[in-house]
Amino acid sequence: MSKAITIAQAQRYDAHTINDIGIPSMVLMERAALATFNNLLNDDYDLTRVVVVAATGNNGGDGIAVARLLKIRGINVSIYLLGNPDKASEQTQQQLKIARYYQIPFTTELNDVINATTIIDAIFGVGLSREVTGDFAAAINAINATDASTVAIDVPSGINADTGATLGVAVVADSTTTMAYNKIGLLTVNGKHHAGTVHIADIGVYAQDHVESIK
Ligand SMILES: NC(=O)C1=CN([C@@H]2O[C@H](COP(=O)(O)OP(=O)(O)OC[C@H]3O[C@@H](n4cnc5c(N)ncnc54)[C@H](O)[C@@H]3O)[C@@H](O)[C@H]2O)[C@@H](O)CC1
Ligand SMILES: [K+]
Repeated sequence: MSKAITIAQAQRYDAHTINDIGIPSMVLMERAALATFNNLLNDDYDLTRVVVVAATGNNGGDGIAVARLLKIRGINVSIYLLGNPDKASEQTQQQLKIARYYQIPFTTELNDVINATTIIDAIFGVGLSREVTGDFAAAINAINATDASTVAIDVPSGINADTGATLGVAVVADSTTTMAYNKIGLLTVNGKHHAGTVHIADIGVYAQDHVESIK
């Protein structure tokens, strides 16, 4: 799994897996969350106070699922949510509902982000489509100003996964768990600087179906 893909390929492979093969989107999200969670534990981050900074796309849903996996382990975790939850993607709305069931605290204080020992960046992934401004930019600036370790999900938020360019402002992560394949933008100088150590997670999304190997 050493190849790197574009945003369009990532979106096409995801859609094929969900719509043609029939693996539900939530299953992929759970696998993405579990892979991120396992890397978080294996890399030995200080999990004394974890804050997941999530927006309302599917990247945010991955992060909210990670918060639940941490909470079930007894780890002190809270969620800083950006954007309007009523407009969240279907999967992310479901993850928010599950997070409420598990009574994961939501914080609106950037200070809680600043005082975290480890931050999970689940703001934007391959769906980033424009310059980052407003509350999103303020959160990313706060993440970058702390001493906390930062773990990005799929793509460091604010980085264009095709070009590696910073769209306004972007998270500087210690590590990034990226889904299915590396992204070509993360191989650029700027992309590498923002992604840190890249872990590639097998979530069941492939460029080829491998049907021949199971005959
Ligand atoms: N499609 C799938 O089934 C899977 C998706 N996964 C995750 O989902 C991500 C892609 O999810 P999405 O396609 O929902 O995209 P994202 O969650 O990356 O972001 C899209 C959302 O952000 C908004 N947005 C884009 N740029 C913005 C900006 N500059 N300021 C404010 N809002 C902005 C868009 O309007 C949209 O609501 C992947 O990177 C990955 O983390 C994984 O869960 C695996 C499976
Ligand atoms: K991210």
